[in-house]
Amino acid sequence: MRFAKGHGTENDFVILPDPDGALDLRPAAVARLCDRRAGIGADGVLRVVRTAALGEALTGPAASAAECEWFMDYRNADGSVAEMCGNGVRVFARYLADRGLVSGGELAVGTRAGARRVVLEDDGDATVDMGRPEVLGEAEVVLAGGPVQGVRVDVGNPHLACRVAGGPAGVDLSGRPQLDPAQFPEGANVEVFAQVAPGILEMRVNERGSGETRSCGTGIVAVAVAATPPGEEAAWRVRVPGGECVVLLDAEGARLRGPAVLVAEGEILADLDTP
Ligand SMILES: N[C@@H](CCC[C@H](N)C(=O)O)C(=O)O
Repeated sequence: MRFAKGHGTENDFVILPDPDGALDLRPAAVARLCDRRAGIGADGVLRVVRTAALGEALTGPAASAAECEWFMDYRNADGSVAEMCGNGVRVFARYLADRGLVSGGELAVGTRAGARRVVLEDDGDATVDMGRPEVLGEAEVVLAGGPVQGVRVDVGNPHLACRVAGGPAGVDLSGRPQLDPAQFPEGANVEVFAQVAPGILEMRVNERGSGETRSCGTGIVAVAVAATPPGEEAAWRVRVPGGECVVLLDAEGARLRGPAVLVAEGEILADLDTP
């Protein structure tokens, strides 16, 4: 089986081409691929499958994905499925263009959160239309250092964006964040952030299904939304441990711009279904 490896602000992915949907990708196989010692190592897997070949009903928020030729089947490092990945969708688009699977620098990618339009910029960045994030109110998370308050933001996937007075650097993000299951029945990605200069935010993240990562595109959008007064337009630069992205918020929704890098390709030799 062929694979490629890519990242967006060091949020890294194993890319699995499966155009005809022949692959039965089990959670244990994803976890093995993402293992940084026994596998290739990644925060998640991007299965590249034709929407027409997808063995999955596209209903609810995913319905608009049916119009896209290609579908990003995103899996977290623990094998769980996620609706959307803001860094992954840029890398996914770069992969399709690089392999000649799409023509031109603009395309729509199907995701479980719906279709996402991506523009591949000349400088290697990609800009993705992230839809309309929804603010769902306040909530608390218990981190290793104690309880922290945040704002629930739906970016297609669930987030709790927590502004922290001392900045994100000193926050202990180890361990699994404790969330109220009544508010987060599907779990959530937890961001800690602070504004460090006019128009500039700093953020760290503990991702659902992957633990602390060096970036999270949907999380970057979530903190930009949490930092912006309701109804206002804004442009934010968001710094994460793995680099920086730009978020534009206006009446149309959110756009996310950042790098989309392919670093390697190769062949998987292990039998992923054998423990
Ligand atoms: N790293 C991603 C988000 C991946 C999915 C997330 N862990 C979830 O379970 O919702 C991003 O760049 O947005």
